[in-house]
Amino acid sequence: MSTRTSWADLAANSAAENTSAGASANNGNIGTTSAVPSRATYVPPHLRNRAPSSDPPAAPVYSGPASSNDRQGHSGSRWGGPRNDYRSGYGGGGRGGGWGGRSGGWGGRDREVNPFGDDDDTEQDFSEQENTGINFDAYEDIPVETSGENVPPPVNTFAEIDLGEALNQNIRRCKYVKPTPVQRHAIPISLSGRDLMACAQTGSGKTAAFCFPIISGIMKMQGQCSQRPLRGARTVYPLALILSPTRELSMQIHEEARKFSYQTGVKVVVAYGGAPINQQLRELERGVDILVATPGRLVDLLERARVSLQMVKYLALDEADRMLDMGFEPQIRKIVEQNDMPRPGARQTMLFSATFPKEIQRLASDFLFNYIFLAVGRVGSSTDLIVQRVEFVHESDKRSHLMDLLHAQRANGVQGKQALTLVFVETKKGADSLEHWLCINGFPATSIHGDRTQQEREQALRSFRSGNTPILVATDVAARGLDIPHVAHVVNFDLPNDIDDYVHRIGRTGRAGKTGLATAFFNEGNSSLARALADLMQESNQEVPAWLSRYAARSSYGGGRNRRSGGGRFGGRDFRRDSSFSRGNSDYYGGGNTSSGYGASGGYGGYGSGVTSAWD
Ligand SMILES: Nc1ncnc2c1ncn2[C@@H]1O[C@H](COP(=O)(O)OP(=O)(O)OP(=O)(O)O)[C@@H](O)[C@H]1O
Repeated sequence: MSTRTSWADLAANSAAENTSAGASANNGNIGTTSAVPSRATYVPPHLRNRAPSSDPPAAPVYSGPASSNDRQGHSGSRWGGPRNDYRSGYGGGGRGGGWGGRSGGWGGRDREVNPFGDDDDTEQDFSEQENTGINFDAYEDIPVETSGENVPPPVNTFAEIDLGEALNQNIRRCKYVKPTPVQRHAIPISLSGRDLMACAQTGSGKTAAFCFPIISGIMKMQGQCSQRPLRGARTVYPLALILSPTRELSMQIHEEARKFSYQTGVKVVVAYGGAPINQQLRELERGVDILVATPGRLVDLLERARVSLQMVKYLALDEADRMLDMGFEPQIRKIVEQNDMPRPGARQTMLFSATFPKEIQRLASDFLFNYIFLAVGRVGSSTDLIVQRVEFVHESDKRSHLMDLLHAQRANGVQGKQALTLVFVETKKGADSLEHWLCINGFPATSIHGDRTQQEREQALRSFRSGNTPILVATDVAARGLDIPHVAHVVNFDLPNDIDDYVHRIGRTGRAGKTGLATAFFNEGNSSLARALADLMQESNQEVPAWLSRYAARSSYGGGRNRRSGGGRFGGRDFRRDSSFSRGNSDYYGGGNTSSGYGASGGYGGYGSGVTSAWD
């Protein structure tokens, strides 16, 4: 593999990629594809064709998971039915008839696409799994706290957990040698059937923590031959629903879940907006056990009666605090409470995030039954793996300052190794404009935000991920959940208003035991964030500049921190422990179910016997 060291090369590469992708996949107005990529081929954001064609474009329609499967030559049914080699007790593929909505695709025994193959796509540079040698020891001495009744003990190894042989094999294929701290605690809790609200730092393996118990549980159900009801011939009945706030995150969870489910007989399908619904409907009709979705598209599918939630046994909300904040809450309530989904207690609910403001915890308790609260690391803290810097930069100096950072990065040789830089800005216009400015100045950049078409968003992400365009300018659409290896530097060109958003943004680096750098540009406009930012940095053992401390001392508590549980001591973060929440309101202890047993044990105010605390 050649190492690119020149910015000009990188810019040319990026331009070529943007151009050819646009020409082939977008039917766009890019016109010609230059054989010799040059800066001239860069298409500024304002000249791009933003309207997706109303006609079905030439193949590939879009580059989501389905089309990458198609690249393997598996057109149509891509699934070979369950294997019969589960560990005894797993039912051995008892997926007899009678599963409504399971028609098509399951009859044949054609081979399931191997998601571990190196055939993933053209993005070879960074695509290989690199989980060997990951320094998860970095997470070993972080505090872990659980609260709730009868908390199952954590495990130290995957071997201690009865996940099923096919899933264990996939864990080995992923090169996960041992569980991360959140996995050590969350997996046994979920396997024991308990509801869970889990808070763990960015990049610490939460996806697997909710996927493994779901997949394992469905594998066990496969032997039980229960019937899915027949509502409409084309209605499908997933057994698990995983909701996430962004399309790209849903795609990523789908990819991960597909890897974990390989040859388990568990089928995972994704549905998200901005992509053709017919393709997703076809995919659903081939059968679905786990549906990964964004809320908007799922509501659409429910309204069309193409999906029923009647059989859902597992509900997972990733980025749960975001899913329950003002923007999403009505949709989530509609999905969870106003459809045919089983009530709390009749389903298992798992909520995961790196941040969990107290009033969101309170809202979330409506969806839970007798749940366990798990916090790995301080709730809403950033990981110590990320070196955080804050620089005072006037608005008018931001661009030149960014250029200095990028030049310094190159001089340090970081870019020579194709390290990636993610630059967060406040607005979609701001993202377009900064991307344009970077490109005309010879910095290979692309952008992702809500005004770009889904094709453009996916293309931008692929190009960034592969290292072909090592600078990605993004709005908050890329702030949460995205797991992009080799992001060495996150720049908060515009700081967010809420400290939790900052935590998620910087969490795009320093993942899975690796270190990372986060630089924030601060000026008078960010005063309201000063105190929360200074506190967060201090908590994460970062050097807080004296000028920021002065700002912090002057400012009131803004930036979302005032929404938090306050109190510095780790462990007091389960909102049920706050007497103002617990007094006289037993609802919170049972997720709205008065028979939870918490009331009988005298409530939660006194840290009853169900409260455990451990420092791992
Ligand atoms: N047990 C493990 N061993 C090695 N690597 C792991 C393990 N579990 C997860 N990983 C890897 O760690 C990375 C981060 O995991 P994941 O994306 O699930 O983090 P997260 O906690 O959900 O982060 P975020 O809060 O940003 O959503 C992924 O690349 C994943 O493959």
